[in-house]
Amino acid sequence: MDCPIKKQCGSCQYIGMDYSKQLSIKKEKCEKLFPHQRVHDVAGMQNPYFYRNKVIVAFNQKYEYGLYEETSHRIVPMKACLLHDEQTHLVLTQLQKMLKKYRVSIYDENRNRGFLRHVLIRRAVTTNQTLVVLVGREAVMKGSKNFCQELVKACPSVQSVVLNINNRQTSIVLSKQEKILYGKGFIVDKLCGLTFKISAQSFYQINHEQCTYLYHQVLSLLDLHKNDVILDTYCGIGTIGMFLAQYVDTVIGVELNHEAYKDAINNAKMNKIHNIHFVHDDATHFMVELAKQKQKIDCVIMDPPRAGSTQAFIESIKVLQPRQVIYVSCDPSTQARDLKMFNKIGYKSRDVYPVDMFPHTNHIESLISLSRVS
Ligand SMILES: C[S@@+](CC[C@H](N)C(=O)[O-])C[C@H]1O[C@@H](n2cnc3c(N)ncnc32)[C@H](O)[C@@H]1O
Repeated sequence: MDCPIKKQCGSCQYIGMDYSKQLSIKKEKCEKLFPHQRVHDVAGMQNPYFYRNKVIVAFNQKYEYGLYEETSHRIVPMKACLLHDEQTHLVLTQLQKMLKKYRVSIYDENRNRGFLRHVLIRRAVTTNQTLVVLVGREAVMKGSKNFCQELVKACPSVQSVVLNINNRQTSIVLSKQEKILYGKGFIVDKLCGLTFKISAQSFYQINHEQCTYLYHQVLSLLDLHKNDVILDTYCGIGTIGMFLAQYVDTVIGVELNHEAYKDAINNAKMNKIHNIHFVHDDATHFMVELAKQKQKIDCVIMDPPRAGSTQAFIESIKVLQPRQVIYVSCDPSTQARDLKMFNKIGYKSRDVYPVDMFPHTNHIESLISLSRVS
């Protein structure tokens, strides 16, 4: 399939390339990063299109919406994209008409004037719910009540509209300040048999099908016992830990983002999972404190952001001595760096399991299981 915007946004380096070729390129990349491990075939998708459940677009002064051109802030107008689903485009097209009709001014970053900076759309694919986040420069959006009513009437999948107020001159899209304009401020999705509330600022894996595969792969690599205490570090809204809670005695989830932490607590309540507890903390700080207390921990799941984990986190593993560590990564190069530190403290991994979470892009998700060697 041809990219409608001719790859100008720079996200899909591999679009147009045979999919099996993409998977073998990704496998080769992992083999270079993990020369001492057996790298398995990359787990791909049956239909590797329209998989993204989150998009952030900007509008230009002509009310065209699009993604930024690679390494610039020039907007590449788009009517479609091979990664986003049809509903996302329906909502964006409707917003385009309405922003014009309601004369919502578009932010001009050179003059630091205008209201609307970005629009973030988040989709819950199993429930067909959509969350719309309008990122504006001010806390008041004139006519927002009528605006939301008209939007919801035209696009019934929209369950909530949130105004994120960002008046800083920065390229960071979302600020911490937000106001619910319509609905409850979150959408609900189903994943691995559980129900999850997802709010605007929380992390949620962008590819539902591959995320389901990934979590089952985590489960199949784990050797869990009924009386185990396990940690889900960098836990987001609690998805992995809640999925594993049924197999163990206790799960402790650790997350730095406050919105995600609150979602995680609500998600556990909603799913009536009573053996999971969440801590709002930096994962390294939490691990170092736990190591000081010499807590009994059987398994650790870690799923850090692209930057990977820290030396102090890994050194606390040396003290806690869990039987197993499962390391999920969205950047195998930092995972390979961290693996060297794990080897130094006596934890080894034989296999690498790459998952194609981001088809057509050069990003790879990868999974390793580390065990203590005597
Ligand atoms: C790649 S996501 C993984 C989330 C979750 N495991 C999942 O599958 O949805 C990484 C998470 O780590 C959180 N995070 C980032 N830095 C952190 C830190 N220093 N300590 C704890 N959590 C952190 C982010 O907010 C995000 O929710």
